[in-house]
Amino acid sequence: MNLTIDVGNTLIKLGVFDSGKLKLKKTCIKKDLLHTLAEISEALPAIQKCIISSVANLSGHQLLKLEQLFDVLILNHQTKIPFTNKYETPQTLGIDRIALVSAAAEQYSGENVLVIDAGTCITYDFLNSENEYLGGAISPGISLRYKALHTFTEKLPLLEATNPNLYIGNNTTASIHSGVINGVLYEIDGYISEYHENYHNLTVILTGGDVHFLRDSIKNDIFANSNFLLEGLNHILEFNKH
Ligand SMILES: Nc1ncnc2c1ncn2[C@@H]1O[C@H](COP(=O)(O)OP(=O)(O)O)[C@@H](O)[C@H]1O
Ligand SMILES: CC(C)(COP(=O)(O)O)[C@@H](O)C(=O)NCCC(=O)O
Ligand SMILES: [K+]
Repeated sequence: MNLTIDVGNTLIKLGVFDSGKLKLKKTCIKKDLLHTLAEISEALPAIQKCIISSVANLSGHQLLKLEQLFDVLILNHQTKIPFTNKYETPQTLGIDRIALVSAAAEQYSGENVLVIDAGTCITYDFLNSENEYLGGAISPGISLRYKALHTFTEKLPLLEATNPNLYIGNNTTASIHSGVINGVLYEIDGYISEYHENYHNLTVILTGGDVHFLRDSIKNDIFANSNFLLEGLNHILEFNKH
């Protein structure tokens, strides 16, 4: 049994895999990590190996505790990965993006794959049919857009993400919801269309904390998979056992 841990800028996601199948998934905030780890190791004592990817910093104490509980692989830019990385600055590529592209390489080998992760940021990652990672894009996520409108203006309120009924917002609230949510949807559909024009047989994966919010409103065909990053981490862990 493997424990996979994805430390994002907002939430930590933890998944336990047994023979490639996700058996348990938990989500927590950074300060609850040790408590959540204790719960998992008590419930599933058969876990031996653990892989962690982090784009945010954990404390030395948290890492030490993790290493006391499990045999830990900390994903970094030197770790063996199942694709060719053609990013111009591979040493600055987000560790989470490495995990997402590894899932694409493992599950959609020989295909052109665009992975869209809607979390704190929205990341776009493209793996071509030759198993080469070319890069993608980083834009502000839904929550970040609402917060930015409120923080950097005098008059705009902070709103909870809500699906707009119309693209023409006829008051302040409706205008913000349309600007944020429809803006994200137009952005995502725009990127997918651009990739489709340039690459045939394109598979598009949508993942991240906002996947449920977006999946039904995207016009293009996509596969929604909330566990894609954790699956990628599990692939990397297995890949590094040999
Ligand atoms: N319980 C929650 N707490 C915080 N954010 C949530 C929650 N449920 C959904 N979200 C949304 O999910 C996003 C975080 O998604 P996630 O993929 O976990 O991000 P990250 O990997 O960057 O931490 C938030 O920006 C927010 O829009
Ligand atoms: C773009 C990110 C902040 C996304 O983080 P997330 O939304 O998953 O919390 C992360 O992948 C990162 O720190 N990237 C480094 C820069 C790069 O990928 O080129
Ligand atoms: K992301």
